[in-house]
Amino acid sequence: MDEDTVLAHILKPKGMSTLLGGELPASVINNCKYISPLTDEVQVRGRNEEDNLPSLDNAILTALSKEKRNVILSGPEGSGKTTALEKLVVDWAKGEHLQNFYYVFHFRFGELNSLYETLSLEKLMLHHPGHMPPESLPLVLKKPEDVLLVFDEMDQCKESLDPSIHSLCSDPTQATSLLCLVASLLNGSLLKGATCLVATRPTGCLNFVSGTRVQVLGFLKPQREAYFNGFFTDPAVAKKALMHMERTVGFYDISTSPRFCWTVCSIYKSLMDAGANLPETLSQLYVDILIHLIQMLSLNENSRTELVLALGKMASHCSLGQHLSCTKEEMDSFGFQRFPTSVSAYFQVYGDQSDRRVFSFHSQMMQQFLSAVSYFLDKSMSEGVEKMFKEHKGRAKFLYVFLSALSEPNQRRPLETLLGELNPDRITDFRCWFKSSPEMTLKRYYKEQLHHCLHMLHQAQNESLVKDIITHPARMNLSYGDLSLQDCVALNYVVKCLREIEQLDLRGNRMLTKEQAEVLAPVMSLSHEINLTNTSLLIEASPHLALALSRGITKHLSLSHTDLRDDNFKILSPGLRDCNLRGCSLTEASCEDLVSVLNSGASHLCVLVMSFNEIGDQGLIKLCKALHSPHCKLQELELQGCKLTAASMEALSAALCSGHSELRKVNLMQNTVGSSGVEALCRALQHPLSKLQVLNVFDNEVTGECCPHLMAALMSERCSLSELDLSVNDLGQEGALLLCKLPPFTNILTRCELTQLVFKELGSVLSSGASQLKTLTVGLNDVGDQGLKHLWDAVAHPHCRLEELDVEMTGLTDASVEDLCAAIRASKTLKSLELRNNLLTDASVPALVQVILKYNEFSEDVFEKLDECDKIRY
Ligand SMILES: Nc1ncnc2c1ncn2[C@@H]1O[C@H](COP(=O)(O)OP(=O)(O)OP(=O)(O)O)[C@@H](O)[C@H]1O
Repeated sequence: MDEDTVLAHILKPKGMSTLLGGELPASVINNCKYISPLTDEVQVRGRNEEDNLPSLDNAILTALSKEKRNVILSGPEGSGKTTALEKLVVDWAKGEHLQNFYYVFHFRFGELNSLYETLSLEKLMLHHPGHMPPESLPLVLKKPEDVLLVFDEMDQCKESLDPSIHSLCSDPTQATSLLCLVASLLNGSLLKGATCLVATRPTGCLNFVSGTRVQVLGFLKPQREAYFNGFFTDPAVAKKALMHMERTVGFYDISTSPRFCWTVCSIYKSLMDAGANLPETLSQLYVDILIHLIQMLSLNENSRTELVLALGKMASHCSLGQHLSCTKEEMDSFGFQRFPTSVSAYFQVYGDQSDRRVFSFHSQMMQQFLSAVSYFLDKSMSEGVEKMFKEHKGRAKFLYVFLSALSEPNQRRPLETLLGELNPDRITDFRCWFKSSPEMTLKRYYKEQLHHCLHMLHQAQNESLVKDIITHPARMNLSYGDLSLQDCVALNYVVKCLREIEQLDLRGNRMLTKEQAEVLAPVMSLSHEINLTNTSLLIEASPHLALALSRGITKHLSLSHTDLRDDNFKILSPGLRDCNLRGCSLTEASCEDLVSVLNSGASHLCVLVMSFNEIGDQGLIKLCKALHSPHCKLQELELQGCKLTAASMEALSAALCSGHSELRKVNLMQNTVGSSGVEALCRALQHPLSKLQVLNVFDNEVTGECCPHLMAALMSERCSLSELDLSVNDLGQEGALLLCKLPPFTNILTRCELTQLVFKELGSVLSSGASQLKTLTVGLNDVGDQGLKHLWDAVAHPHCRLEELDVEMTGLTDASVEDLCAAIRASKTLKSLELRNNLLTDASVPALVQVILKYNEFSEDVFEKLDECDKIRY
């Protein structure tokens, strides 16, 4: 077998190029149109890393240079496997690579399968056209390591190649089934030492075969661009066509298929030549393709309809039975006898002998489109669209969207002019189902179904249908994390029809890529709220989000835990709205950007959460500069866990007193501002220009030292504070005693090591008549029943105004229950009492239930009923 024979065999055109099948690989190679597809590694790395991606050719060559037995090439239909293998063999024959192999055999499994029932390795090598002279055979068998066997179309084998279910052979002269022969070669029992390179669509048949696996991805945008430039001679036309494809179908997985690119280019060319509009959706594209194919045949309307119905029957047969191909007999049963010459446009045909031929759709997408058209074309009574969907469940993702498109008069009209009117009953039936089914889907918030519904609406291209189906509650939240690019396109269409939505919820989206952000930009600007929590926002995506924010209606943006970082924040900052930036890996550097936003005069930023970003004192000092600006509208600032100390509190205090600060609420939880920090803030608290109402210094190493200053500040007439959280600070008895005397503002003193004496003081202040205090939180102070007794007495006192009391984990036992119940009964104001995590036992429950029910003003009769109810145990 010499190189020239191989070249002549491979490069000899077999069959002809067709719209759906593609340009023949031999012609692609001969005419130097070959563009190396990509391997799927990009999927793992992320679509934005398209530079320096591994090409399929390199990946195969690398795998062959390492692997001494099997290399398995796997990729979807039309992804370029056959073409890549043929190119590889041609290049070998030309001496360009793989010269360590002296013999290379290239087989198509589908073709072999239709030719032979049984055969031996010898026969395979000698009798297959274009291969080897008999005298070379002993040499081949003697030096198997010089041999590369290439098997394409392995998906055509109907059974698994699991070696345990075949009786493997080792004798090259032994005739056996083709499947067993290939399994023996792959397993190494036959021609041990030879290398096998096999290609298959993703089927399970090669699951048990060991070897290096290479995934074929096909063409991404740069390869598509090269392809279009090669297809259209005029670069301007190529550009126009490519841009149209990218906008209308470039987001579907199928657009990575070189075969699909060929089909799209071919149909665009024919439409452009005819001066017609290019299709706007996937469904419209397939309508144009089918029209083109039908018009190529000179058939009358009846025959066209018959042909499409036959195609539909075959499509359903393949989809329902999960068959990749059909026999001649099956084809006849679908009604193809009448159209012997028309089928090559739709199918790949394997085998020369007519009775052993098998037929397989070139394109699964076309197969589903034909199922949809023939469903509506069928004039018989339908058994209901639901039944059909049940039968096809999980196997025909695009059937629904094609049906949805074809149910629209505008979209099906071009087909009806060729095939006659589609069945109106079936269309109405589908429409009813479509209108009722999304309602349920949307109510239940099933992500996949919701996305599916969006796709159907996108394909239908009917604005009023969108408004009918997506009614008000659904508009609240139309999205869930992990959107594919095509989900983004569908969502974009639907939201544009609706004009606005409450929330764009992209929580947990693994990452928001540049492409997604570009598509979603209009949705973002039409959303009142955007939630990107826990999403990884790629830096290339930020300009789109920034632009959407600055142009749109968004009022609130959540970016918490997005690992945003300073560089990304810089891009986003100009359009910033009320924003949650919790845990975004921001530093002091971002504060500079924030200052320019807040000072810009155009800023609408009123609420800002910067918690768990290590901005430090220097960051806050910078931020405080903005608070001096009359343009700054900031009212709420959350700075939990930002590594702040007393060093920045002076600046904050000065800003609060500046007269321009609108700040009402500052949360400094879990920093280390200490007593000196609080002392600095006290100056602001009593300043007439400070508007601060809520201050949280939870867990800030505050001690009793600052309590006299706090006392003075809070006693001041100018103090506007109404809520102060001093929890998880060791204030000491003296400090706490001082604070207990404070006038009315919400008091939060959780885990402050408060003593019984402090509780006694608290009790007397509450019952003194001077205290207007409504909320008191003193949880996690282990004062026990004796300490709590002071509070119960106060609660029972007619002067006490408490409405909410939290005594979680204070050492409360059953011994207190009587006093507690008496206090609840006596109080006229108490509405809420938190008793969690105390030492109460079952013994207290009857009394508590009684008092709670009593408190709720149920009558005594209810108690008997409670005893009858198993679910209430007390
Ligand atoms: N690298 C390429 N450069 C240019 N065109 C290509 C390339 N690969 C494939 N094509 C085009 O796509 C068509 C389909 O490709 P090919 O038959 O190689 O795909 P496949 O993965 O083997 O498909 P199937 O799974 O259906 O067998 C080819 O006929 C050709 O027109």
